[in-house]
Amino acid sequence: MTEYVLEGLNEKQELAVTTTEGYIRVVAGAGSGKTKALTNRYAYIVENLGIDPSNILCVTFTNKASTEMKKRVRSLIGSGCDTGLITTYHGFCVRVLREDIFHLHYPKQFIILDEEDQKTILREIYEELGITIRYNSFNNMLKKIASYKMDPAYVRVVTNPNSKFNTSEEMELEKKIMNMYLLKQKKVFGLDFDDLINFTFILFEDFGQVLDKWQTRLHYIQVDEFQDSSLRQFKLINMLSDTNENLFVVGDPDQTIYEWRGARPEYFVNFDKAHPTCQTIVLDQNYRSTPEILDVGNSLIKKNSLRIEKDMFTHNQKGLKVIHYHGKHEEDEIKWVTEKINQLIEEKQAKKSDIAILYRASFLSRFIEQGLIRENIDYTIYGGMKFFQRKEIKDALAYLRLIISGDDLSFLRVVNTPKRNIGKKRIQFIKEKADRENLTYYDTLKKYAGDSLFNSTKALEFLALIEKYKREYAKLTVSELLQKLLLESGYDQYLREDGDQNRIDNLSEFFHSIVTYEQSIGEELLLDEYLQQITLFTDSDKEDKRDSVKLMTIHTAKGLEFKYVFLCGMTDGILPSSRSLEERKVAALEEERRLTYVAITRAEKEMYITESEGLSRRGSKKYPSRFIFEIKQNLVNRIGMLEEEFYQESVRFVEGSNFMLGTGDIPLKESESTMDIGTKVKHPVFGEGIVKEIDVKKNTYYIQFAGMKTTKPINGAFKGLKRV
Ligand SMILES: Nc1ncnc2c1ncn2[C@@H]1O[C@H](COP(=O)(O)OP(=O)(O)OP(=O)(O)O)[C@@H](O)[C@H]1O
Repeated sequence: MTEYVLEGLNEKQELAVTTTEGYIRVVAGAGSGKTKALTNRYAYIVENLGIDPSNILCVTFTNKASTEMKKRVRSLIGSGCDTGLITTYHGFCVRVLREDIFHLHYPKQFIILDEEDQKTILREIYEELGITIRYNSFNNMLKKIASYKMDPAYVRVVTNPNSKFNTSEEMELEKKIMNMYLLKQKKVFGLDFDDLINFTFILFEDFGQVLDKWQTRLHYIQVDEFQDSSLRQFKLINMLSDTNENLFVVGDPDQTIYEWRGARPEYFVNFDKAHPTCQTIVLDQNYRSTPEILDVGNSLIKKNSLRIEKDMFTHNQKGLKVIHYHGKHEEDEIKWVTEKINQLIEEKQAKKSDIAILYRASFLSRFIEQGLIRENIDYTIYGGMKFFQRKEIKDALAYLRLIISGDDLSFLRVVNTPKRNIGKKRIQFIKEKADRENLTYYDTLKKYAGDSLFNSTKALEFLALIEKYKREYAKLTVSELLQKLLLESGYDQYLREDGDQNRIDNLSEFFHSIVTYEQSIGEELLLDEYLQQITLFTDSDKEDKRDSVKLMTIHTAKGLEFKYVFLCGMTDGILPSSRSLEERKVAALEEERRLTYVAITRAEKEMYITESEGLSRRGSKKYPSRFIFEIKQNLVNRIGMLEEEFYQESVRFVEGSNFMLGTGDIPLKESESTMDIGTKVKHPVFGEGIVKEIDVKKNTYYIQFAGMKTTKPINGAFKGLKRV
């Protein structure tokens, strides 16, 4: 028995760690240590049950989470173990496909297409069809493609060597684009993120022996953030756990923030019905926040109806009340925030990196950044431009990919970068020949490089370089190969001439990350495997090691914690987002409330909510978020002038926007606290009474005064009404 894996766990965490057999659901509230429970359970299964890591699948929602979990597992059970199955859904699918995609007539070196690659394919199709984005933007078209792929049956058509794709003249344009897209994808053996799941799904459905192999292999399955699983992910996990029936799912329905892109929290909520033998363990002790912050979170999330009831508690020390700052305008708001930040640094010796500024939509970073720059406060934006989607990184990756797969996308990216005089006309020539002769663009160039058309180009040098490393790459490490390729192709020189220091820094950071990766896996890193892994990492940004304030959207902040949190730009219409409300009505209102809950529960010591008056981007007047008033008013300290008239306007604004405030508290103006049903009150004329009913819509209390037969309707904003 290895005791250290249970050290420092509370009773319920220990129960979660040691309950290894059967179906188990852990409802883990914010900051309750679910990462700790998951990692220690993994270590417990390895150390105390003697199970090999290759038999344990641990699925996380993001790459960041899987990296963190691997690190923690290694620190518990040593670095020698293979933690390859601690991975995301997509990472797991890549693993399955590398082993078994040959059943679908695809090579194991299939390439993974990120959004940029998908757009490159669309660009080509638009060019060929002579249409522009006036027909439909790439983003919209990609959405259509994604919704077409909701049904994985298309995989059977795409992978059938005998199937023909109809792209004839007379067919409907959208369908034609779709078919051309699938065809081009197939030509490069490219799988986008949806395909990864769908191909795996079809592989399991159509090839019983493959499913059987993985079912037998995976004795234990753990899934983190289960509330954010989509239907396909849910089905996949159910399929996989069907033989050994050891499935452990962890989640928090209150933190579901991805319903808008397919998350289905009901699978978690109804997990016990799907698996009647399921045990449920609730982790309700919060280790992260002060009781004041936790109370604010609890008080808000209570307004949601779709949830598993749980009240989080904490034994942490008391701290400061949460502050709501109301500014007269945007500059006012950010000025207050920067003053507060300086104060935290000076008076509480806070480091800048202890401070996070969160916001609902990324455009809000503009006014925040301006304020920080004005005050000379260093900051870093997280999750902005994705590191691996930057041009220089994509170029470098394309050189590597060309060596392995010689695919058209990589070819187009680098054949003329740096300039080799292979411009539009020559590319057109290559494309036409390739189509006619059913060759890749690279092979076409190889075939026709001697043609007079290429006389004044550097086509031959380019081919010689790629051919050389096609022969030699297996003898080099990935980092060596990349270094040589970029040097000899002239790409390094091209970047230096371009002179953008950021790009140069990014590229050296990229080298650094490959070297670190090579060292971390401790065995030889294969180029094709690396390329598949790295493409999945498109959502992980470069870590910034400077001491700087962290700026990010609430979505990016999910799963993170910071000592001091500012939630800025908390204007109604932004949070809750009016666009989401228009699209998904009440469901969106609950999701937006959960988003606010996620933001609040990121804070350890102090939490500040700020917003300001003025005009929104659309030119309409800004009002404070309705969520601010849904929080029990005595839990929040309000700073700044929220005048009665303005306050009444905001209430009317929210009422006019169809979606009402939560059904508990009535928003009341500064210094007054909420009156619930049963509250004793005093009226200057009617005397003492008791609140019997509340009409939220009309902002009216119905009060039974002593000696009166019926209740009196008293306006919630009436200043004369006092608590007794
Ligand atoms: N038993 C424990 N004793 C002391 N600290 C703990 C314990 N369990 C967890 N913690 C600490 O509590 C904090 C929150 O844990 P963790 O990040 O795992 O929470 P979480 O459940 O993933 O939160 P969220 O869902 O809100 O992101 C961490 O700082 C962690 O180290």
